[in-house]
Amino acid sequence: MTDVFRQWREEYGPLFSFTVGTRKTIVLNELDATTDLLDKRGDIYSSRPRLVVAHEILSGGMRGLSMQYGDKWRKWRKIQHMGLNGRAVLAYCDHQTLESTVVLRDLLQDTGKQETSLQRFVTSVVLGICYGYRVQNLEDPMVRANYVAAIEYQKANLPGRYLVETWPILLWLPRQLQWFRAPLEKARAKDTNTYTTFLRRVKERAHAGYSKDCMATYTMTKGGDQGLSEVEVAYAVSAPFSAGIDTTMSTLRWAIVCALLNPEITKIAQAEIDAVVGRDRLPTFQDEAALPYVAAFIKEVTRFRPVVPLAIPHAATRDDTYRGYVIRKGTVVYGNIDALTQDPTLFPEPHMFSPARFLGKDVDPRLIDFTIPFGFGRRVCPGMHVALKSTFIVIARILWAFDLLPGPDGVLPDADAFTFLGLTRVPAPFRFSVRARHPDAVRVIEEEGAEADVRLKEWQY
Ligand code: HEM
Repeated sequence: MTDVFRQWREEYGPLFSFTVGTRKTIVLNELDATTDLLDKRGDIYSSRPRLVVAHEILSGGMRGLSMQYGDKWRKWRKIQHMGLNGRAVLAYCDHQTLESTVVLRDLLQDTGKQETSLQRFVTSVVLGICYGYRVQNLEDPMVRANYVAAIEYQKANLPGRYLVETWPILLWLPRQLQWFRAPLEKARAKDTNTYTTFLRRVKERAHAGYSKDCMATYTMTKGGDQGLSEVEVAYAVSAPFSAGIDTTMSTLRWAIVCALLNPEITKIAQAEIDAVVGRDRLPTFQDEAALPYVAAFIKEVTRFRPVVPLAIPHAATRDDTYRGYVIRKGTVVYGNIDALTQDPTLFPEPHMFSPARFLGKDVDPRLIDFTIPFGFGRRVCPGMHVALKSTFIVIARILWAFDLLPGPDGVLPDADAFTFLGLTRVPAPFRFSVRARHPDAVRVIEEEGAEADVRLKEWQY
């Protein structure tokens, strides 16, 4: 769809609309219009389009990502905020730091499982946030159960798969005649069991005197559950799993692609890291503020190849007018991240990978807090702080330790080759290899790796 939208933008201008069946859709391809509607008129444009199958039947209306705007969503969102706001995420830095050390050791040992190692890192960080739980390998039953649920949700969202999505009138049939319903309800029962089991496990451990700061424990204290039922809380606490894994993983992959394709830029980042960190230890979060070029590198990765290029569509909850357009209640509104991040008036030469565009005194004030890749207004990604922290610690450490090289076939990745995992744009599979930049890197990774093995036991149960 990104390509079609790009073509229509060229033909019809920065704001265009189309209708499918009875549903009108508007696409915003310009930052000012996106800010005017999705941010400034957030009281109107913060809902989601109706999803009969994925949201109502499969999820019993409990997945906040696709929830309509209103009180129930506000309570769900408060749980995300409690666990993921800028201060709360500091509690996860220790876990992220230790897990990233394990990634470096995996890369150093060159087990040929770079992807698996990064995927385990991202998954462990997310389950640490949800349940204070460490993932040692991706075969973990807790991980598998969560993946099954996330994939079912993605499949239920595939356009054209269910007639009832286009014809919700079919819900008026007697339940036993709704042929599509039974497998979805079976899957829902399984998901509900998965999520409540995880939540109860955390409760049992907390009562036994053992708990890590995580979203599950936050909901157990100070009225954190806000009167929601156990099942609703269990769904809310599980939300980072479906929203936070593919997105962060894809960002890390694109960062590696950008580093491989731009060796001169990578060297500038490495020189900055060397000057601040030296050779006797790995970079830490304490170094973050002293590494502006690395921060700009990461921002530029999220701009150059935003991983959720069309964001998640919003929907209007009442009639409105804008620049002569009449926008009816129920209209679907896309903030086209892909178009905004490639807009040459905001980003000159947008096809160039250039971290420097985020540095210096002359940066456009609209880009100082650059959050476009994380969506808009009241629905902006609540996980952005944690996603950026995960990306920082892994990328800063990889650049400190290694020179990145093409894989054994000598082929560099292609920045224009990608596929989609649900809503997430991921680079086409590519291979890379690493070479330690100095002997100290090997020593430090081994020493800090041994320490991490011991410390990470705190998150295992
Ligand atoms: C680089 C990684 C990530 C990117 C680029 C990203 C991007 C996005 C975008 C574009 C949206 C839609 C915003 C809108 O509707 O306007 C979104 C929503 C969301 N994201 Fe992220 N995300 C990332 C990582 C994460 C992580 C790590 C978590 C959780 C730990 C997370 C949790 C969520 C949730 C729960 C929503 C739904 C919010 C709502 O509907 O109110 N995301 N994200």
